[in-house]
Order: sequence, then structure tokens, then C-alpha cells
Amino acid sequence: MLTIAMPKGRIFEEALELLRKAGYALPPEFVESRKLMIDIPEEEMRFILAKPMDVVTYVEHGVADLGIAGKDVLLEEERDVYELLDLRISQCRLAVAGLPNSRLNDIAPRVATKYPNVASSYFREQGEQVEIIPLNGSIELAPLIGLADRIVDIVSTGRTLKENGLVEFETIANVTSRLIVNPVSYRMKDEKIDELVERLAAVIANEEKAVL
Ligand SMILES: Nc1ncnc2c1ncn2[C@@H]1O[C@H](COP(=O)(O)OP(=O)(O)OP(=O)(O)O)[C@@H](O)[C@H]1O
Ligand SMILES: O=P(O)(O)OC[C@H]1O[C@H](OP(=O)(O)OP(=O)(O)O)[C@H](O)[C@@H]1O
Repeated sequence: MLTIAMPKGRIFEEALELLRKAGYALPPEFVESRKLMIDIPEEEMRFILAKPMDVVTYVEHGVADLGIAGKDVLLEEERDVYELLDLRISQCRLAVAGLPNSRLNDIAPRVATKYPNVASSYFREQGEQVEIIPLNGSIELAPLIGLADRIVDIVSTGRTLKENGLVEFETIANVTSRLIVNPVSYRMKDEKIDELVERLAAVIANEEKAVL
């Protein structure tokens, strides 16, 4: 039996589609129900549905063998899990943004973000000492209301920045979702896990070919 932690929210449907294309028979119950733990005995699989930021916690503790998480979360959390496969879904980037023509306040520049570790490392590497202001969402609001000089957040289409009159200054990292595994699970269930990885990798390779 493989237990897989799936992120609720925007990655979920794309991840589900990938698994279905890889030949796993996942019932409609998945999308419709409010159940958080779903067993698929025919596939010898159990799915648990978690918040995207929490998937790594379930996998690190070994209560899930595998999980699907954004590279943004993996960079922020730096947990003891292995990254097995780039699923190439939910593409976006982690970027620094702010009001146009604004300079970093010399005395105590403030950076609002949902990614405090990524943001601190980035500004440390730039030689800038900043105060990190952790927020949980609507990060783009912070520069508008005077809470922060810069934000570090996800940019995808750029629409949220544009509609709030903000500009992107730097890309910190390109982000896609990854298949992650608990190191002990990988040793104990390597055959089943390798089979899943191969089937998913074949679907991804096929889709890339279709785009070219
Ligand atoms: N606008 C976006 N476009 C594409 N991918 C995104 C976008 N925003 C986030 N992502 C990716 O999807 C993952 C999950 O994002 P989602 O917004 O579903 O979760 P969340 O904001 O952590 O959850 P919640 O809003 O429920 O607190 C992120 O970790 C990131 O990898
Ligand atoms: O470049 P865009 O295509 O506009 O996408 C970027 C936006 O998407 C995410 O927000 P989300 O919708 O998850 O809302 P929240 O984080 O503010 O809750 C991210 O935090 C940005 O605000």
C-alpha cells in the first residue's frame, strides 16, 4: 500500500489528471467529496488531502510515503524528504516585487512574504539586512498600504501584480510541483514507488513532446 499526500487547492486537479493519465483509476469521489482520506484498494493506494504547505510534514514524518508539493514549499521548508520527479505542473515563480521606482528603505527595509526563509536567504545573499514581515496571503497588499517596501511572492501570469500597480524586480526561483518521498519509505517500497515514477515520467515526457 502506498500513501500519497495530495495538496488541496490549485495543484490538486492537475496532479489528479496526471495520475489518471498514468493509468491509475481514481474515482470521481476524489473531486466531489469532503473526505480527507480516500482508499483505492484496487490500486493499493491511499490518498490523504492536505494543505499544500503541510504535505511535506506528512511525508517527512512517514505517515505518507509520497507527496506532491510546489518547489516554493520545498525551498521554504528544507525538510528531510527526497525529490523524485518534476511534475511540470502549476508553473510559476518566486519573485521580489514592489512599487515601481521605489528604493529599499536604507534604515530598516521591510519585506512581506509567505516565504520567510526564502526571503531572508535571498536578501542575505544580496548583502541587504531586512526585516521580514510574515503574512499568510494577499501579500500584494503590503506595499500598497505601507506595511513593506518589498514582497517575496508567487508570480504566475503577473495579473495580481499588474492590477495592484506593482512591478517584479527579480526572479528568485522558477517553481513547478514535485513528487517527494520519505527516505525510509523509498527504501522499503522502492519497487512500487519506482513503478509510479516511471509511469508519471512517461506521461510527462509525452506531454512535452506534444508541446514541441
Ligand atoms: N498563481 C499561481 N499559479 C500557479 N501556481 C501557483 C500559483 N500560486 C501558487 N502556486 C503553486 O501552487 C501551490 C499551492 O498554491 P495554493 O494557492 O493552492 O495554496 P496555498 O495558497 O498555500 O493554500 P491556501 O490558499 O489554501 O492557504 C504553491 O505552493 C505553488 O507551488
Ligand atoms: O501572477 P498571478 O497569476 O496573478 O498569480 C499570483 C498570485 O497567486 C497567488 O495567490 P493566491 O491566489 O494563492 O492568493 P493568496 O496567496 O493571496 O491567498 C500568489 O500569492 C499571487 O498573489
